[in-house]
Amino acid sequence: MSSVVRVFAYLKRYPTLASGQLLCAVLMTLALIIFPEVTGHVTRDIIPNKKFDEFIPWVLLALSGFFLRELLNGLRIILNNVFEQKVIYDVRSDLYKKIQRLPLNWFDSRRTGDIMTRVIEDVTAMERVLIDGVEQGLVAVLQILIIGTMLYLNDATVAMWATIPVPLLALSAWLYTRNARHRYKAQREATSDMNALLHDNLSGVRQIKAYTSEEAEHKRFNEFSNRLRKATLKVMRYWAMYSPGTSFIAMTGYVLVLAFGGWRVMQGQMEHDQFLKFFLYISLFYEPVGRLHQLNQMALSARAAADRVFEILDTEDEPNATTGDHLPRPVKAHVRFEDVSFSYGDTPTLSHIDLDAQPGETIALVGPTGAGKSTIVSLLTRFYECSAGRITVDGKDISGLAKSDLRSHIGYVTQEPFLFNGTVRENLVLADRTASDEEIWAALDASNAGHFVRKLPEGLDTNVGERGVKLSGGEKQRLSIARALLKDPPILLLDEATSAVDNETERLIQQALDRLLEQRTSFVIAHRLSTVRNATRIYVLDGGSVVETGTHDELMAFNGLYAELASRDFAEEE
Ligand SMILES: Nc1ncnc2c1ncn2[C@@H]1O[C@H](COP(=O)(O)OP(=O)(O)OP(=O)(O)O)[C@@H](O)[C@H]1O
Repeated sequence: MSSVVRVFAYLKRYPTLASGQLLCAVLMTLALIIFPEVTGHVTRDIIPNKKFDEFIPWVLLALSGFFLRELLNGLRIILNNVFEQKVIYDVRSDLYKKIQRLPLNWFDSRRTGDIMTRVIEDVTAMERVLIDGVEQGLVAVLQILIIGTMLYLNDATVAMWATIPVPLLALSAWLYTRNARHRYKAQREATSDMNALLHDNLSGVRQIKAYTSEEAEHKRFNEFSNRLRKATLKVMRYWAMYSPGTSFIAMTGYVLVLAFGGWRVMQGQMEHDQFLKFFLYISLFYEPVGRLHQLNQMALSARAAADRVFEILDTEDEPNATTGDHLPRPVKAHVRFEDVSFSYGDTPTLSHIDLDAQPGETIALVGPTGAGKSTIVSLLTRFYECSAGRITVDGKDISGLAKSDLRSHIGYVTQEPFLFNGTVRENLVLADRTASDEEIWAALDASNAGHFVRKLPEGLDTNVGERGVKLSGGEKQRLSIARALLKDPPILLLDEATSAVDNETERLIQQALDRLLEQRTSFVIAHRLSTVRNATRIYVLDGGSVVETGTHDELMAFNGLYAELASRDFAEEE
C-alpha cells in the first residue's frame, strides 16, 4: 500500500479535529466571495447612483468578510496544530514501540543516527502530508471550484479563455511529480547519512581527540554535508524550473482575461463592473493553484520520509516480543544447552554446544578471543535465536517463552558497564522500578559501591553523565553489579571486565561479584583466575566448539588449551 495512503489511516483517530478544521477551511473559502461581490455591487449600483447612505455599510460588509475569514483562519490554525501534534505523537509512539520489539540483528546492521533521523525528522516531514496536504489541498481545490463556478456564472466565454492554462498546469505538475521521487529520497538519505556520522563522531569524541583526528573527521563530515547540499540543490534546481514555469502559465490566465474581457467590454457585451469582478476572481482562482504546486513539492518530500518510517513499522517483531509461555514457578534455574549451533551470517559461530548448569552452579566460559563466549550468553537471553538445537531452563525450551518472562529471570552484567545519562537512582531502578531507597542502598553496599555513592554531591540523585562518563571504570562496574543485585535474578550472566583496576578496587569488585554469584545459576565469561578457580565447571571454547570441560584442577592436569591459556593469561595474577 502506498505510504501516503497509509499516513491517512492516522486521520481516522481524530475525526472531530479533522472535520472541525475542514469545516473552518470551507467556510473561509466561502467568505472569500464576499469582497468581489461587494466590489461588483458598489461599482455597479452604489458609486454611479451616488448612494452615500449605503456606501459605508457595504464597505463595512467587505471588511467583515475579511474579518470573518481570518477569524476562521485563527480557529483553523489552532485545530490544525492540536491535530498535527497528536498525530506526530502517535506515529512516534508507534515507531518507538516497534523499535523496541525489533530483533537485535536488525540493530546490528543499522546506524543509530539513521534511526534517530527517522523517528525525529521523517515523522515530522511525513505528517505534513497528512495535515497540510489534506487540509490545504482540499481548501485549494475547493477554492478553485467555487471561484471557477463564479467565473462561469459571471461570463462563461471569458471564463473559458481564463481557464485555458489549467490543463497545461496539470500536465506540468504530472511531469514534475513523475520523476521526483528519487530526488527526494536521495535528499532524505543524505540527511540521514550526515546525522549518522555526527552521532558516531559525538559518541567517539574522546577517540577523535586522543588520536588528534579532528581535521580528518571534519573533512569527512564536510563530505557528507556536501552530499546533502548537492542532493538539496538538485531538488531545488527542478523546483526553480517548475515553480516559475507554472507561475508564468497561470499568469497567462490574467492576460487572457484582459484580452478577451477587454474585447467584450469594448463590444458592449460585458459591463465594467463585471470586468473588474473578473480580475478579482481570477487572482483568487490562480492563487490556490500556486499553493497546490507548493503542496505537491511538500507531498513528494513527505512521501520519501513516509517510506522510511513505514520501512521500520513493517519490519517483523522479534519472535515472542510480547507473547509466549512463562517459566514454571518457582524458577529453579537449571539451564541446559542441547546440541546448539548458531551463526550470525554464513559462517558458523557456534557448533553443537552441549552445556549443563544445575541450579546454583557457577559456570565459567573460557577461550581465546572470538571463540564464541559472548554469543553463548546472547543465545541464553535470546538476543539471537539458535539456528539448531535447543536451550532449556527448568526443562522448558526457551524458544517458546515470552522474552519478557525469560529476561525477567536473568541478570546481565556486561563487560563495558553501560550507564544511562541520568541519576544513580535512575540507573539502578532499571532493574526494579519498585525498589525502595533502603533496597537500593543495600544493593550498593553489597556491591561495595555504597561508600563512594554516599560521597557523591547529591548521593543517589547525582547525575552520572552520558554512558556514566562522570564515574571511574571501577565505580561504573560496581554500579552495574549493584543493578544486577537489585534485580536479584535466579540466572546471572557476567562478562567480567578486562580493564585493569588497582588492587584495592579489584578486591572490592571481586567481593561484590562473589556476593552477586551466590545462590544463582551463573555463567561467567571469566577473565579472573579467582572466578575460574571457584567455578563449579569450566567450559573451554575454541572456534565455536566446546573443546574441554572440567574444574580448574582437572583442566590444568589435562594440560590442554585451558592449561595453555591459564599459564599465559593468569601468570600475572599468580
Ligand atoms: N553481532 C555480530 N554480527 C556478526 N558477527 C558477530 C557478531 N558478534 C560477534 N560476531 C562474531 O562471532 C564470533 C564470536 O564472537 P563472540 O563475541 O561470541 O566471541 P568471544 O569469545 O566472546 O570473544 P571475546 O573474548 O573477544 O569477547 C567472532 O568471530 C565475532 O566476530
